[in-house]
Amino acid sequence: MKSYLAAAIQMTSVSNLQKNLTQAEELIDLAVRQGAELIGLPENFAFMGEENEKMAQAGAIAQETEKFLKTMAQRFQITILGGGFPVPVDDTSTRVYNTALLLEPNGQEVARYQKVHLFDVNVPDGNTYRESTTVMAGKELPAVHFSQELGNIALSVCYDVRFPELYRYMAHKGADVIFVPAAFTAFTGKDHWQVLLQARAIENTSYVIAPAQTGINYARRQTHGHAMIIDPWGVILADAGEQPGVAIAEINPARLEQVRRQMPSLQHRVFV
Ligand SMILES: O=C(O)CNC(=O)[C@H](CS)NC(=O)CCC(=O)C(=O)O
Repeated sequence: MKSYLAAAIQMTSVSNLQKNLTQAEELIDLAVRQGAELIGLPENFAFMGEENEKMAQAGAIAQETEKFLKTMAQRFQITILGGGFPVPVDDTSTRVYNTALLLEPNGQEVARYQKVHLFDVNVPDGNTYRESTTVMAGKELPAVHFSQELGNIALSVCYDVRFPELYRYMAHKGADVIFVPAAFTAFTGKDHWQVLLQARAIENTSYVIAPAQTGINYARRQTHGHAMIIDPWGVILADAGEQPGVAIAEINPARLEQVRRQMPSLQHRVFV
């Protein structure tokens, strides 16, 4: 594993696939110009809108988005994580998997994760979320992708961050860098987002890269922003604030090794 720069992209996706892919491409370009080699896009980067609109276009969103990710990986010679986007369960199904994909610079897909924990929550701000009406829950733990150059990379999506057992599993598999692409609500985000991400980084002594949605996406949907990169000690290395942009920081194997020496908690696990 080498030292390199990673980027967590922050965007305001809307209910227009082409607009979103254009915005994503501009931000990827910006991150690459600053030297990023590992780049993450947030949950719903390709489409964020009403559920019925999303479902009507799900097949096209899935196809176009996979093609887009491959093009970006190859053109910019980067490893890229496509946050969560809808992929129909099968040809006849009326449901999708909320899917995160990791591709390497040659355009090959190296990891695919289907969001396991669905956001079916009545948020105290009056918004009701029933992700399970359109999304099929994934049933598999995420594969951890071993990269000789970039370290062991693990995938999760948004609401998953509230389920530490998923991250414990990743740590067990040797994760060095954990992705948490999200579209966190503004209401829950202000109190929970940063704390949860720091906890996952600290308890697993791993880097956390958290791309995010920000601003007003559609109707009454407002997202929290603060895409960030956190080091294995829990220090916030970069925070994108509230505007679309990128959070960039160094992923450093010497720092990983140092923190794991200073705080060997993973080695002291008793029950898992
Ligand atoms: O609703 C939308 O249009 C976009 N949001 C999403 O797609 C997903 C599922 S509804 N959002 C979350 O998981 C938020 C979790 C969260 O905010 C928390 O855990 O507090």
